[in-house]
Amino acid sequence: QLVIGPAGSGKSTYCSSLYEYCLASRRTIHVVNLDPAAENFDYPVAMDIRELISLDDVMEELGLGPNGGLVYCMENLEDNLDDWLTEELDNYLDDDYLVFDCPGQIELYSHVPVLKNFVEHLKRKNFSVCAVYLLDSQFMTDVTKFISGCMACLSAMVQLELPHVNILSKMDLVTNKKDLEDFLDPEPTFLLSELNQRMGPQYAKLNKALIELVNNYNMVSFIPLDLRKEKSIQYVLAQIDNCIQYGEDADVKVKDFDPEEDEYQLDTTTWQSRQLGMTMVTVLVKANSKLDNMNDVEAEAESDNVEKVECGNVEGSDKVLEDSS
Ligand SMILES: Nc1nc2c(ncn2[C@@H]2O[C@H](COP(=O)(O)OP(=O)(O)OP(=O)(O)O)[C@@H](O)[C@H]2O)c(=O)[nH]1
Repeated sequence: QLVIGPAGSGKSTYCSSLYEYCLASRRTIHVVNLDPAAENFDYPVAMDIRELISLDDVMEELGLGPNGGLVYCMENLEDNLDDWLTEELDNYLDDDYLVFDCPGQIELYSHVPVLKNFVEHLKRKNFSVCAVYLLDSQFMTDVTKFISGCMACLSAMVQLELPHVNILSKMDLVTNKKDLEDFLDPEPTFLLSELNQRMGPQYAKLNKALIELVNNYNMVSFIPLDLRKEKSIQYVLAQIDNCIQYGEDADVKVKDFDPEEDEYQLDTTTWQSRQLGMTMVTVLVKANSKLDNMNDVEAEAESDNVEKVECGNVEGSDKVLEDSS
């Protein structure tokens, strides 16, 4: 997992909660710090970019500011992909699961090619990589912020060319979940009329184009994550596992697969079989189903959860399967 997203969106907190969750479910993950400015960690740091270069040193020695210093550090990482990173990665085996906690500077996901080259390096080392993009739910207060969040997310998707799971973080802070429903399962006509109301008439054409982009390609959808709830973490992790087809070679254990006790796993397995051969998968579920997931709604709702599966291949992502089963 490459955990990315704007500063303060909750990436490090997500990494430490995921670590705790995996520890409790006896699954091993290794969390890597890729932020040269990070100081405190709530997870054991498996690899640390600061062993290569730290922001403090760069700012002091080169007289750079925090943003320029950060870009310098990341470019230094890029220069050391074949040396430092390769040596560090050699400590891990084929099945090892690494989670990279990235810095929050948005330019790293939009136009600076460092992370793209980092990902290419991981792929050359045979890692299956999934980008996990976190967006703060507190940010989603109106349609303009929704669209700008989508565009930031989309630019990371286009730049990194990776399977993406987009997460709406800090759901524990959302008091009225209904306020978010419009953005979890966006209705294009609603979005357009809201956008037109908030912006001057000269933007009408642009608004229409933006909504069409979000709607036609269904590329950006967000899964709400409430770190207080184990099921919520489990759900997000299952989506990511599906994206990278993690564990597809593992033998199915009968005790792990009791549909009556655990319909959630049945659902996940169904997904895995549907997604074979796809390189980019976005799962869209009904907004209320996502919120239900947050509220630990019973698994029978899950059979109705799946509204659409959008799947794209390397050439494009224009095939939408309506799935009513
Ligand atoms: N209530 C709540 N607070 C959260 C959650 N996740 C993160 N926070 C808080 O949000 C702030 C930022 O969280 P971080 O995990 O440091 O965010 P980050 O994306 O790693 O930040 P940068 O490293 O600066 O990019 C901290 O004060 C966290 O305690 C969450 O799920 N719920």
